[in-house]
Amino acid sequence: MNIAVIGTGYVGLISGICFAEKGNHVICVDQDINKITALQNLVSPIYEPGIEAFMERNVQAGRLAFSSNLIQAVQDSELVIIAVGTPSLPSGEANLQYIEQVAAEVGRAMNGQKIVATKSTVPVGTNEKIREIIAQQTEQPFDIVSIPEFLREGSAIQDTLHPDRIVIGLDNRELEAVLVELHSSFTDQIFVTDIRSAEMIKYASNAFLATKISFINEISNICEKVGADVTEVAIGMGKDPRIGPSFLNAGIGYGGSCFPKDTKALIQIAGNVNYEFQLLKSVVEVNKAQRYKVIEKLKESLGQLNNTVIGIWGLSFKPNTDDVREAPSLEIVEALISLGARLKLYDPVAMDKFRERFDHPAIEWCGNALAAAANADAVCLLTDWQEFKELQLSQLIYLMEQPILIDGRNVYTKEQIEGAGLHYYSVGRPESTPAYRPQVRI
Ligand SMILES: NC(=O)C1=CN([C@@H]2O[C@H](COP(=O)(O)OP(=O)(O)OC[C@H]3O[C@@H](n4cnc5c(N)ncnc54)[C@H](O)[C@@H]3O)[C@@H](O)[C@H]2O)C=CC1
Ligand SMILES: O=C(O)[C@H]1O[C@H](OP(=O)(O)OP(=O)(O)OC[C@H]2O[C@@H](n3ccc(=O)[nH]c3=O)[C@H](O)[C@@H]2O)[C@H](O)[C@@H](O)[C@@H]1O
Repeated sequence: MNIAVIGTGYVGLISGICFAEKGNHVICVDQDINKITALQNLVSPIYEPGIEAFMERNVQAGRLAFSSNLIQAVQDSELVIIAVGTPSLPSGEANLQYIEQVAAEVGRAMNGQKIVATKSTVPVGTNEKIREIIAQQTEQPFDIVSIPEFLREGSAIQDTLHPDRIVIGLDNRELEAVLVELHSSFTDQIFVTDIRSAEMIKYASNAFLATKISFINEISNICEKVGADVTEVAIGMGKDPRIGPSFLNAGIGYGGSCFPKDTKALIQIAGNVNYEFQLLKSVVEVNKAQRYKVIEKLKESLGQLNNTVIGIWGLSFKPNTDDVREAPSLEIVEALISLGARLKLYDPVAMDKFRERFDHPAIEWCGNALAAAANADAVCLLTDWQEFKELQLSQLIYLMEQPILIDGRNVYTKEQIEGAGLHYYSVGRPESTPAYRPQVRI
């Protein structure tokens, strides 16, 4: 199929590459000329393991191209995929200005029958609005479908090539066969539903995952007070298939471009129909408070933070990405500076993106994890990058002013900590070894 993808952020670029990988002809469009120039030179504007090899292979095979000419791309395609951003407005509501602008441009470009699919995360009813906007611009026949995206940053290509499920929302049953056929090389788990339900599935899924994280973070806070170990609790809970083991890692709360934005948007979607989504409001509040637990632990171990030197390991909102949108690190770094601390920051890939958003004379930018720990009064691990897991922690006592390690992601095992001579604080795990720990695993 000939496909135009509008927007080359994570979703547009990865889905464009993956549709090309499956033999379709794809043209990815963006209004950002710098992004298009970089992509035409096979340089990815996003950090995603393996992405450039995939891009190169498909461009060389003539299946993938990049352009800033939306009109041409739409006219050459049967399927137009909208994948532009839907960031939060100050109210929390989704900002639909990019969606609406693209819908109007697509409408003006139409030269024949098209399917217009939305992959951006949009509030219920938005696809119907897109239909109206396009219809105002053209007499050409077209259909609207909702195909929400479930990829995760850091594993985006594999998530797209091997998804758990694909959801297709449509109101013209004649499209079902063609869209199922298009997606059948990715998975046979294709769920076809109506458009409004498809739009809601996306928000409900993200809100549910965010709820799981806030739930385990609250359990971790109780574990700290009663002497239980949240990692053991999560393993035990996850053995129940009704609960499942994933998204039960306690830490410093969720961040990123989607969970914070989509939870707030769903609260607003509910509010607009006079429904107060109390549970989700609590999920958001718990998440905000969880970020500050790191600072509480620093205060507990150092007393006050004025004039202390704190090393920070990890700035991206999760590993394997350079994305710092809504990263817990941003809030934690700003709070520590306001408390008078001097900071030594290190992240394997996200330092440039972090610096574009926040810089301060109290920050020293470091070339590796050990440099960030050198002469520090404490180190806080904020992102669970693999390279931090592999560090020899015993080196820290020789480097640091005070050997205090606050592990915000429960990265280290008891075995790694034992003998390293550190004052080690993690999330929801006892500071001392419990008297009895069963070794039997099921
Ligand atoms: N980032 C992620 O992991 C996921 C994002 N989503 C959703 O997908 C949507 C897109 O997210 P991202 O890819 O992160 O967005 P992004 O904000 O990184 O990229 C959007 C791109 O659209 C381009 N754009 C905006 N207006 C345009 C126009 N009129 N014409 C051409 N290009 C235009 C921008 O220049 C930008 O490059 C959002 O609704 C998001 O919630 C869904 C699943 C995963
Ligand atoms: O709509 C979206 O944009 C995407 O949002 C998330 O993907 P992503 O934000 O890339 O990352 P996740 O792996 O879900 O992690 C989100 C945050 O939760 C945190 N997290 C995750 C899991 C966990 O157990 N504990 C935890 O604190 C991570 O550290 C990270 O800050 C969803 O997992 C995707 O399915 C969805 O498509």
